[in-house]
Amino acid sequence: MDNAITLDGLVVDRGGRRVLEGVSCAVPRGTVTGLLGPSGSGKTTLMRAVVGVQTVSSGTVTVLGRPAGTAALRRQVGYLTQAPSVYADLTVRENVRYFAAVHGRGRADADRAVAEVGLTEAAGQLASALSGGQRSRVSLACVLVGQPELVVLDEPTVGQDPVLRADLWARFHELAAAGTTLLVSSHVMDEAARCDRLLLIRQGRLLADDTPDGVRAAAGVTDLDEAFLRLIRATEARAGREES
Ligand SMILES: Nc1ncnc2c1ncn2[C@@H]1O[C@H](COP(=O)(O)OP(=O)(O)OP(=O)(O)O)[C@@H](O)[C@H]1O
Repeated sequence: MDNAITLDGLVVDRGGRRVLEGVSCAVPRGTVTGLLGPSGSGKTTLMRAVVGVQTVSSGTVTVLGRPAGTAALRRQVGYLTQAPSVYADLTVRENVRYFAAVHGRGRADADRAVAEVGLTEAAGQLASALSGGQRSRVSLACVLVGQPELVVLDEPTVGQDPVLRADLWARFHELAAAGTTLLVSSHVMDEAARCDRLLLIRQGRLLADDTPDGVRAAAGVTDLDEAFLRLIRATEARAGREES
């Protein structure tokens, strides 16, 4: 299978603590892959390593066939951080048109990206006058307007209303169907069910790398939340046996 991302034995230390403990996995091209795990499990750190902004202690991260962070990848990889990065003194439309221009896209592309995140009606408003959820969507539009081959989204739907969340997930799948690869973090299990594949991470270790159905089958339950719990318990029981 053609992979957009391959991690091999990725170890990351932050603030003198090991936060990724040798993660190996792959993200196939043209999929929506969910990165799921509780707060502090290492999702953002893993994404930072994929984008190439995280110092790694050992292991390799290969993105679109090149080492993560390579200059050639800059225009091919889009990254939405948890903190929206928009210009407060520009309108929604101006923000997205600016990022469109940076990526060699036109005004029509910018307006389409604004519509895709449900902000057409707010297009003329200054970013400083938006709610946090709206600002986050402007940031998302700024990422998508560049039409990157790989889109890395850190909790893109936090604080969004359910209808909008459903629309955004539908858009993610349209992009994947057109060949884009999306790595999307979340700690909400109902979003996990919407993914083609799941990476389940806890305390810096990968617990599962499978489809949602594969995760359910491995745990022997239909509810993904319960499946995740069972995988955690099984992993802890195994670790306990190895220690004794
Ligand atoms: N700048 C930093 N310096 C030192 N340690 C950090 C730093 N940022 C995060 N960490 C630690 O790294 C670990 C993993 O954090 P990370 O942000 O990757 O988790 P996460 O799964 O994305 O959490 P959340 O869902 O809350 O965003 C945590 O223990 C956190 O305290």
